[in-house]
Amino acid sequence: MNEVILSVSDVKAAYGQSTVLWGASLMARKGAITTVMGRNGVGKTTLLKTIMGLVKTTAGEVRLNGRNITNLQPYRVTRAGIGYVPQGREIFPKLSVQENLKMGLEAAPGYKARIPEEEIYALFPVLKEFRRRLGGNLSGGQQQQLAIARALISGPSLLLLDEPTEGIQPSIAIEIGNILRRLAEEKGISVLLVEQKIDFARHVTDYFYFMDRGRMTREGAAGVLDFRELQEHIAV
Ligand SMILES: Nc1ncnc2c1ncn2[C@@H]1O[C@H](COP(=O)(O)OP(=O)(O)OP(=O)(O)O)[C@@H](O)[C@H]1O
Repeated sequence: MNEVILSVSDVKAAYGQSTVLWGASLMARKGAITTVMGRNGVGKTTLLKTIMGLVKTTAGEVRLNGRNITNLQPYRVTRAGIGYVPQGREIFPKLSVQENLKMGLEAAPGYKARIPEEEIYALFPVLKEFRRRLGGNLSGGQQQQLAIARALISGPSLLLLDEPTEGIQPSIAIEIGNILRRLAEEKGISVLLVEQKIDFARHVTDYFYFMDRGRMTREGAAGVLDFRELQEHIAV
């Protein structure tokens, strides 16, 4: 099995008095797609935000390539090598595609580096075609591609994605899934995905975790899990 890129160990987190993560643990491996599934509200988004330093942990540890990154400021987490594609994409609607991509550079380790345009546009040809179009005028699928491209600008070793297929038609979701597989297989980028759609998740995932009430309850390689049995567990 590939080396571990990310390890999350017994992480707890709360919003005020309300604890949401009750000792969540997982690992993500190099060049693999790891997916966390679970019902609404079990803490999947909070887990990603905790890894990014956007929500502070009250216990536990997050390590990237062996380095302790627990509770670092988000821009430092980005510079350490994690790209984040948040739920809802958070594209700047009044900025062009090119300008949106530039925003990703601010977090790059060599700040003011040039956008690796050829590489990005080879992965996302539609962004090249629409590079002067406003972010707000793109379709949902195109915005999702832009959000992934923006997160790649900083050259991450790990990409976190929060429900990238939400509100996107199935054929475009398959395209996005294919891009994620290429990133993992051709570029060795590790992916940690939070997803509700089981068909999409099965299409792209190497290793699954199932989350309930703030901790992982099941895990396994994609090929060995019995999804019929798990369906009920993860139904929205
Ligand atoms: N900023 C916040 N302040 C207070 N409570 C919050 C905040 N964000 C999330 N919560 C609560 O924390 C719990 C976990 O939310 P979270 O978004 O992490 O779950 P999720 O599994 O990602 O769900 P979903 O699939 O709906 O996004 C929920 O009960 C939610 O209401």
